Amino acid sequence: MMEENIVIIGAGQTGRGFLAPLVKQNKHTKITFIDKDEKRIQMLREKKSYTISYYDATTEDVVITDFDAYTLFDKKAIEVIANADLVLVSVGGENLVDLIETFKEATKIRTKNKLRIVCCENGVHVKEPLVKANIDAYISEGAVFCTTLASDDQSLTLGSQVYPNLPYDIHALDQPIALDGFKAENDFASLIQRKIYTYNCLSACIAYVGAYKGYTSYAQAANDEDVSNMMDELLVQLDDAIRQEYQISLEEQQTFSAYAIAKFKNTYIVDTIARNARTVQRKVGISERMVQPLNLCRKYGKDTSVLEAMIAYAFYYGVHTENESLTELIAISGIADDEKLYQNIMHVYHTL
Ligand SMILES: NC(=O)C1=CN([C@@H]2O[C@H](COP(=O)(O)OP(=O)(O)OC[C@H]3O[C@@H](n4cnc5c(N)ncnc54)[C@H](O)[C@@H]3O)[C@@H](O)[C@H]2O)C=CC1
Ligand SMILES: O=P(O)(O)OC[C@H]1O[C@](O)(CO)[C@@H](O)[C@@H]1O
Repeated sequence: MMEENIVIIGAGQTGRGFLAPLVKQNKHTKITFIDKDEKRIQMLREKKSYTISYYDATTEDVVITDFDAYTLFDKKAIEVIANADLVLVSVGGENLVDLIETFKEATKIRTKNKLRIVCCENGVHVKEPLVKANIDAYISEGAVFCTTLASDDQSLTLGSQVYPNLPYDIHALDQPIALDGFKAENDFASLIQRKIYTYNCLSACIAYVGAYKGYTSYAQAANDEDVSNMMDELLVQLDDAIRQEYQISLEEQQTFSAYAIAKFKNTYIVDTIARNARTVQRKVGISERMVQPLNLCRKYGKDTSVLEAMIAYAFYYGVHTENESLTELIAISGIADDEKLYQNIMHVYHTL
C-alpha cells in the first residue's frame, strides 16, 4: 500500500521540521497537521508554507507547501485521522495520553483498513498509554535521531540537522511503510533503549551540568572541559554495561556513543540547553535516561558516580529552573528506595 494521506499530530519542531520533509520527499503524499496550539495552526493556515534550513553548508533549504492544518479541537481533526493512511505523532511522550479520546472517535467512524499510528517521541515504551486504552489501531514507535530547532515562537521557520530516516518498529504494524525515509527496524526495542540510554543520557549530562555552569548553547556546553571529561568517564562504564545488556560488541556500542558525542560537540548544529533540559520530571523517571543507565551500570558492576552526580544536577535544575519540588523529583526517580544511592546523590546535590 502506498500511503498518501499522512497526518502529523504535533506541528512542533520534530513534526514540522523533521517528519514533514521526510514525508514530502515522497511526491505523491499530502500532509495534514494537527496541533493543540491554535496560534500555530492559524499561522500554518495563513502562511501556507514554511522553510527549513539545514546545519550543513551543502544542503539546500526545503520549503514545505500544500498541507492542511487543524486544531485538535476541530471536528475535522477526527475526520482526517479517520481517513489517514498513516498517522505520525510527535507531541512529547507525556502528552500522548491526551490523544486517546480523539483516536477512539476517529476509529469509530473509520471505514477502511485498521488505522496505523507511529509515535515519534523520545522515551521507552512511550506508546503504552495508547495501547492500554485499547484503541483499535496498529500502534508503533519511531526513533528520532534528528535535532530540529524552531527559530522562535513567532514564525514557522526551522533549522535542522540533516538526518536521512526514521527507524520504526515494523513488528507493531501490519506491513512496512512504503515511503522513502522510513526504515523498518526488526529489533526496535533494543534500538530505542540504546538511543535513550546513550544519546539522551549524554544529552542530560550536557544539559544539566551545562545549565549549572551557566551555558545557554548546547554545543558550547558539550565542549566544556569538565562536561567533556564527565562524558568520557561515563562512557567507560556505560558502553560496557550497554554492550552486555544488549549483547552487541563493545566496538558497535563505542561507535554509537562516539557518533552521539561528535554530534553534540558539533558547533554547526544549533541547539540550546533549555530545549534539552526541559521537562525534568519526565527525564528523571525510572525507565529514563539517567536512572536506567545507572541501574544497568550497577547490574554489571560498573562505577556509577558520574550518573549519581548527573541526577543531582538534574534535580537542581528541576528545583531552581522549573520550580519542581525536590521531594516529588526524588519520588519519580525511585532513588529513595536505596539508602546508599540516595545519600550519594543528596551529597552531590547539597554541594551545588
Ligand atoms: N526537537 C528535536 O530535536 C527532537 C525532539 N524529539 C522528541 O520529539 C517529540 C516532540 O519534540 P519537539 O518537536 O521538539 O517539541 P515541540 O514542543 O516543538 O512540539 C510539540 C508540539 O506538540 C503539540 N502538542 C502537545 N500536546 C499535544 C496534543 N495533546 N495534541 C496535539 N498537539 C499537541 C505542541 O503544541 C507542539 O506544537 C518529543 O518527544 C521530543 O523528545 C526527539 C529528538 C529530537
Ligand atoms: O526532548 P528530549 O527528550 O530532551 O530530546 C532532545 C534530544 O534528543 C536527541 O534526539 C538526542 O538524540 C537530540 O536531538 C536532543 O538532544
